[in-house]
Amino acid sequence: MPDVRAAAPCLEVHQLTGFYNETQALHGIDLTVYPGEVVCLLGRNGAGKTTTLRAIVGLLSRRYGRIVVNGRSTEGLAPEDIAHLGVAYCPEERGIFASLNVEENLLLPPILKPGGMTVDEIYALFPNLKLRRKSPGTRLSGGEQQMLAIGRILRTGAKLLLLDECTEGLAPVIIDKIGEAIAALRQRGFTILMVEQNFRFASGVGDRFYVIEEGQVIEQFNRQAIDEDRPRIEALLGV
Ligand SMILES: Nc1ncnc2c1ncn2[C@@H]1O[C@H](COP(=O)(O)OP(=O)(O)OP(=O)(O)O)[C@@H](O)[C@H]1O
Repeated sequence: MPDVRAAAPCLEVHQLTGFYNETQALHGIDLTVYPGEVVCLLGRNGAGKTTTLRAIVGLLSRRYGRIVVNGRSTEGLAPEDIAHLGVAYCPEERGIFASLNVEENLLLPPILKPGGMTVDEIYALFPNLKLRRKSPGTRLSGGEQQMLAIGRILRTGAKLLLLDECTEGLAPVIIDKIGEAIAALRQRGFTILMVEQNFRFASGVGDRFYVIEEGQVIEQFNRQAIDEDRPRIEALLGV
C-alpha cells in the first residue's frame, strides 16, 4: 500500500463539537483523512457518527471547532459551498426521489467540479442500475436504492465521499457488491469516510478506523491492527 500520509490530508477535523438545540452530541472529535484512504467510523448507536458526517458537510448548524476540506476551512460556509470544496454525502436514508426513474435520479445532483464519473461509468460500476435505468425510485430494491444513492454522488466531481451506513438492511450478496464498488472507487482515486455498524464489512474494506463513543474518538487503529489484535478490538466494539 502506498504511504498515503505523504500527501496533505483531504479532511482534518479538530476538536469538533456539535449540538442539536441545547443537546450536545459531539464533544471534541479529532480525525484526519488522507487522499485515497477508506476510513471507517465505528461505534454504538447514538455515539455521534452520523452527526460527525453531517457537521463535515455543513448540515449541523451548531458546530464548533475546525474542519478543513482540501486545505480550506469550512467555518461559516453553507452546505452548497462545502460541496464545492469536493466533498459529497450519501445519507443513511438514501434520499431517492420516488417519482423519478434511476437515470433521472442519477442526473439530478449538479456537477460541482470537473473529473466526475459519467453515467456510463456509473453503470459499469453498478450494472444493476443500468438494467433498471427506466424504473421509478419506488420500484427499486433496498440494494438498488443504495447503489443509486452512491452512484448519484459520483457525477458531482467530489473526490471525498461520506457514506452513512451503506450496508444497513441489505442482503449479504448485495453487501458484497457494495464492498466491490468501494474497492473500485478507492482504486480510481476516491477517498471514502464511512459510518459502518457492520464491523465484518468495515474490516474488509477499511484502511483505518476510528471508534466513537459519546461524541469523542476513543480509539483508532489500522487494518493491520485488526489482524493482530482482533479479540481486543471486537471486545471494544461489542461485536
Ligand atoms: N435530529 C436530532 N435531534 C436531537 N438529537 C439528535 C438528533 N439526531 C441525533 N441526535 C442525538 O445525537 C446523538 C448522536 O446521534 P448520531 O445519529 O450521530 O449517532 P450515531 O453514532 O450515528 O448512531 P446511529 O447508528 O444510531 O445513527 C444521539 O444521542 C442522538 O440521540
